[in-house]
Amino acid sequence: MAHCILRIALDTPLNAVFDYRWACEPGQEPLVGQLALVPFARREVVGLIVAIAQESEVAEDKLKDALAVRSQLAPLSAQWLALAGFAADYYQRPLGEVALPGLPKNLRVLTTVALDRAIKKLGKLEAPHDPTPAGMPVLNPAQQAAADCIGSATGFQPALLYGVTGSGKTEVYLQACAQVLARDPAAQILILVPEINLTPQLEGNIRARFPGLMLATLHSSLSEGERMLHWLAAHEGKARIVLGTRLSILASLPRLQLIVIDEEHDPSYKQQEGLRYSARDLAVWRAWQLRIPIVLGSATPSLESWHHAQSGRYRLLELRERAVQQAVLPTVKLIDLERDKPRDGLSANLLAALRQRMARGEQSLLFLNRRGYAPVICCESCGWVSECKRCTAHMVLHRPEHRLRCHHCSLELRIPRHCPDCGNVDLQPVGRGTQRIEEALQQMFPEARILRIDADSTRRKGSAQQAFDTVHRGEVDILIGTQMVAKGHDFKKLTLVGILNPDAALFSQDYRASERLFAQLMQVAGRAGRAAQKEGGSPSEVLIQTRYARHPLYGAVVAHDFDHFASALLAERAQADLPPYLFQALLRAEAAELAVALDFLRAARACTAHEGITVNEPIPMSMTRVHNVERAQLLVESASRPALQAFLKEWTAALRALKTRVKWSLEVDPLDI
Ligand SMILES: Nc1ncnc2c1ncn2[C@@H]1O[C@H](COP(=O)(O)OP(=O)(O)OP(=O)(O)O)[C@@H](O)[C@H]1O
Ligand SMILES: [Zn+2]
Repeated sequence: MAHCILRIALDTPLNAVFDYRWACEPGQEPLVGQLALVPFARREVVGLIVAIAQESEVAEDKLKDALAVRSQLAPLSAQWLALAGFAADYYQRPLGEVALPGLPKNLRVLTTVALDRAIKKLGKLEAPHDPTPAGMPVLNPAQQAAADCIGSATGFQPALLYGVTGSGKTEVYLQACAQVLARDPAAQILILVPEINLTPQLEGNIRARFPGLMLATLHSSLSEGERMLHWLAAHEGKARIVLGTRLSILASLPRLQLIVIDEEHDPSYKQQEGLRYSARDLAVWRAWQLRIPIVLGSATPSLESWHHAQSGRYRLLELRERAVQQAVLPTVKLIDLERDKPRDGLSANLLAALRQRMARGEQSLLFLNRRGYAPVICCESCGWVSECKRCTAHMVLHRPEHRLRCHHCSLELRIPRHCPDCGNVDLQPVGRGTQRIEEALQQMFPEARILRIDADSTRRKGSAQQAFDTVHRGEVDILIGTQMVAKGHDFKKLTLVGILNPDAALFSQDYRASERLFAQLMQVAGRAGRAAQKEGGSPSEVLIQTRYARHPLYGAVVAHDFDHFASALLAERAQADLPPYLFQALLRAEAAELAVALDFLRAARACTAHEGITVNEPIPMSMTRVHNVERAQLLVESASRPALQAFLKEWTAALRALKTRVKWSLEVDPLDI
């Protein structure tokens, strides 16, 4: 029997592939892209075959045998391997750490029971492939033009679909999909949404539109069994439309012909731990690699995408009006809190507007991006405040749960009866979270049906969906929510949006804060007035409570003026030499003592110098301590992406050689600095 050498990528931080010997049975040669079970560091693990060779540089007596090759699974394609390879290179991680975690867990376990079961189950599932769409509504001319442009594109053609909230972007995606499917009956389409909570609504729309096609969803709340089955359906080309959150960008899709990124501006497309990738950016690369069209849709595009659209790199498709006839963008008004002094956080103007909606049987939404009852409690006599003993953060009061909670390390404490420092019994909540607003509303509107949607109220699996369904059925008068309710949802009966406490972000040190705040306000405002306005009725309203009513950002929201605001921000960024005109990477270090983390970063800074690359001074992170770990960071910048990439490659190799006990990580294109 002939032996061959399998070169295998493993999920380890070691930046290498590993050689294993394999006895090839004639006619059953292993293939690149297949998975293999191998011994590694006294364990058995599953790895990915990335090459097959005849010889190895490893000494014969050191070479171990692979234990099995998963030949029942069709190999991952060369394109998929190239995608994983690109992500590994770009984000400076070993290939195995990118490729393997992207696969369903059940593929990476020692036994193949789950895989065999999924293959069998999928084999029995009939895969319908009738791409005929059902019940296509007539598009308005702007929608039609956009759908045609996307649907008829061939080759790599990135388009930015810039459509105001409620302009019917979903319908444009669906009709573009129909065109692609009509042209290529075996085509697969990948549709990405930023949040799990947005999948059911879109899933329903897609299923209704393409009843003859198999749809697979991929997101983190699937069971492992479901995830395996859905992944396999995509891998085998049976699932023709794959709808998922950011992780689905690494799905295996052998017949991929179109990628749709909905709400492309959303920060959730960025993975914030482990491999810190941007699913949006990888999607654009994937489309380029496959020479297929991609559409990025948003009412508030990211400045990066907007910049590309302005420079002509992306084609700009615009929807300026709401899709439903007689539905108009809401009137946005600022409530000056210096004049209209709020009661329990709610101004008289906002209360009057809520009362009016109640009387008319319409829904209202109050948006406050802060969960819990109050962000902190304090002692009135000695000034003690509830601080987390493990983090540079306050413990948040959660009154209904009778707890203080740290939102960063999850520490939970009972609410103290008296001040731990001076014994005073008068501890006061300071500031307001969604729970406190809910309580105030219940007292002021005892007859109202009030629902709070935030991470606390939706911990149980399926409860978020239930809550959204209740709103859609019209069984809620006043909805209170965090950013969970702000994006994407098509609430039909909502005519008032109140925005409670947005000012803090105006003065953030993060240069992206205003871009984000603007997007968030436009998005949440866009939940109002999505249905046709009633005959003789008044337009829907958005009321923003602020102490800075003259701030230009609010002026732009009032005017619904994304274009000018974005252009102004871009001009500022160009002048200040910031992204998208500059490329960045962030090296983070974590240690038990801050000095140790900073020392490591200083050593990292010293260990290489490069032309055209600015390596800044290390500084403590703004939230320095989390869960008793001290954190510091160092920002690297360059005007050239290739130069930065070349530098990072050398630098990470040098950093690995430093052999420190400090935990460090590198983030390319960081969003939070
Ligand atoms: N051509 C059309 N004729 C009538 N109604 C339409 C048409 N296109 C879309 N709609 C309706 O318009 C509403 C808004 O559409 P959709 O939710 O796709 O907006 P959107 O652009 O995604 O908005 P957002 O950015 O706020 O998520 C939906 O109720 C949809 O059914
Ligand atoms: Zn904490």
